[in-house]
Amino acid sequence: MGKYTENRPVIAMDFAGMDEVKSFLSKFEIDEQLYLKVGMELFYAAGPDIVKYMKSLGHDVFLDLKLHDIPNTVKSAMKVIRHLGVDLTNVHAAGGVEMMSEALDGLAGTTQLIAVTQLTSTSEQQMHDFQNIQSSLTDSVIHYAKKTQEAGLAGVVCSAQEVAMIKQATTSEFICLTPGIRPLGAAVGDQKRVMTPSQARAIGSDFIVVGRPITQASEPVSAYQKIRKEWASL
Ligand SMILES: O=C(O)c1cc(=O)[nH]c(=O)n1[C@@H]1O[C@H](COP(=O)(O)O)[C@@H](O)[C@H]1O
Repeated sequence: MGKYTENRPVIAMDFAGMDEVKSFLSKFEIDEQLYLKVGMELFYAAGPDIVKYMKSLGHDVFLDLKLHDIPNTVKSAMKVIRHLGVDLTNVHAAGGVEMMSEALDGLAGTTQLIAVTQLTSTSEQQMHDFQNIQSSLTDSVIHYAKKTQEAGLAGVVCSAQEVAMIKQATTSEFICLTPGIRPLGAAVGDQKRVMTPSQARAIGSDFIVVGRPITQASEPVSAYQKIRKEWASL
């Protein structure tokens, strides 16, 4: 277990707006503190108010906007994000070391920052054909992880399949947040590099992000509790 290992699965709140969020959260006990991820769909629909609402209920928030632009623009955006009071946010490592360190500057120490390496929806074949990167996918992820560390960020977003090698190439404290988590038998959908919650824990992931297996379940609370138990049981 790493220094920053989080015992709650982070729930990807990929909903269309505030009403859907309220309806989902109302299913949980009022005092259950969750770790929620606000992604592009929800943030573009509901704006900063959605973050304020979640924080007012006592939840932790990962703002997943995957910034990727010129260094100055990303820094300016981070100066705005730092006032939202989120616990974690991200950029794309492909934006470069200068962009990542400017992002860090913009946050001024208020929020932990991590960088996406290769999306969990990308296969090695797609990376070769589309991005024209001819190394193995693992090598590409490790390359981005090292550059992310060089820029001074706290860690990366990767698939659980790469965690052991990233920790080896960086440090055991370098955060590996892993989406692409599927309990046995769950629909994989558009994800390509997947692992189960217990496999992710065993291999050293610090955070798992789980969306549809919870949000689309017929009983979301019991799906969440089951995944939480599997993730935290080792
Ligand atoms: O940064 C992310 O959170 C992210 C990175 C990545 O490589 N893959 C990935 O799936 N995600 C996010 O993690 C969530 C996964 O959702 P499910 O596939 O429904 O479990 C989505 O909200 C994605 O936007």
